Amino acid sequence: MSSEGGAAESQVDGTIPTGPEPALQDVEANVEVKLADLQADPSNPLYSAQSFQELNLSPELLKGIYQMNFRKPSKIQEKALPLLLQNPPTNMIAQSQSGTGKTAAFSLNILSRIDLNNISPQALVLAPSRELARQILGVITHMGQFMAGLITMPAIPDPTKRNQKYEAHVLVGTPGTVMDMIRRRLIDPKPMKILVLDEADNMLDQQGLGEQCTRVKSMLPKQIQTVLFSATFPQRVIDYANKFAPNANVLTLAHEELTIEGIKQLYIDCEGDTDKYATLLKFYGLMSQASSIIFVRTRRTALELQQRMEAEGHKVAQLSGALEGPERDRIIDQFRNGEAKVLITTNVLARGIDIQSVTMVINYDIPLDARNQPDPETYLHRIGRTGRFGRVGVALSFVHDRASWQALNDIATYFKTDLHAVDIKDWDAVEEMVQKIIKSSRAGKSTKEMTEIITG
Ligand SMILES: Nc1ncnc2c1ncn2[C@@H]1O[C@H](COP(=O)(O)OP(=O)(O)OP(=O)(O)O)[C@@H](O)[C@H]1O
Repeated sequence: MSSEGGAAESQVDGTIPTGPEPALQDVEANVEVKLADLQADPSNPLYSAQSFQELNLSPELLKGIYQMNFRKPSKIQEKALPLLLQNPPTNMIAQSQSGTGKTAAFSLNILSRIDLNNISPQALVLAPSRELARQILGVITHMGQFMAGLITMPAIPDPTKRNQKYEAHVLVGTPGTVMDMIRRRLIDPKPMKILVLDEADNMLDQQGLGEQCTRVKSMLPKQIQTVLFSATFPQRVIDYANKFAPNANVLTLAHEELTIEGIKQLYIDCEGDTDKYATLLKFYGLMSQASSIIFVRTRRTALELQQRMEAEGHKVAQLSGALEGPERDRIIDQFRNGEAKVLITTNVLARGIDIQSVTMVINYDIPLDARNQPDPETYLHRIGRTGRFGRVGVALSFVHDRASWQALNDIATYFKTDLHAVDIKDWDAVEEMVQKIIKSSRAGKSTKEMTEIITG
């Protein structure tokens, strides 16, 4: 997202000690050249035939977009915006690959529809985690910076603001808090014109969240424009999504189309739990060169892994739902600005988090759903924390027994994707490969060149 824009990224990139590096402005220029190529390729999800000017946006919004360094819309932005902006407003269910700019698509619709003369909540965005809600709020605020008088507010748990009234044009929050605030009459639901569920499949699928979203919606005006966005819409939630957002314009993708070419998917066959940990330690040196996220199954594993790694002198941060809100904010902000380079976390951060410097994602535990079955959607969202908007990244999954191998295999089959095995017996070769990927990612190399690096 925007707060991660050029400056923050350059700063993080500038600290990667991987041998002789191109100058910073060259790195940025390389990334831009590569992006221009990708956006000119009709088969790429970042492609568009039109410019932002042709999308009928206000001059203030165009200024905001260009300030964020956006040159051309992505495919989802180009397709979704005209449908979202038409009058009378129509509901939308839209799907697009991770890191392809869905946030901007729904934010531009919101900002185009706000009446600035009326300081009351007119648009509500719901997200599954406080981190994502804060991030989306940052994008909307950044994008709307030239709209004089625009007020945006977070609606996430905050004990210091328990009785504040939500006097703002746009609210971004988590469903439980929003529900609570509407009930306590701190949020006035009547002026609401737009409801967006980001990560909508997750929001509607999870028992608790789904109920809360439905309740919130039932307290909002009947005629509200309902907008559902996600990279994944598994069949089991489609019916409910259609009820939640009736008569919607629908933009969906087949699941074979969902993987991003720039994310190189690798796996390592470990010989049990001990070997898995030893392998992780081997990767540690490579992981901290850019920024990396290690995903584990439970809060407990996250904490244990952090304690174990720290006891051995490694510097890692850890974030899970077990921590209090302010602590979570502090940790994600440190990771965002590059102060912390390795973050251990659970599925709480699997979705939506946009930090362009993340070059490696490790699935320390293969994602399983509540019934212990392989969870392809979560896998896709987790690996999508790297390879944002045309960048290149590595996703590394650890398997350590038959069950985890089978689960990963099922996930790969579901997406019709090939995973490349990494043989860590030849550590020098692995190290060289990962170094090359990190370096090439910064130099804006093409995905074809990256594939050659991996397949030797
Ligand atoms: N048109 C554009 N030109 C350049 N960069 C863009 C454009 N649109 C979005 N971006 C950038 O792309 C990155 C990814 O965008 P965003 O977070 O909205 O992805 P997403 O599709 O919501 O991904 P996810 O499914 O993981 O939530 C952000 O850093 C954003 O600033």
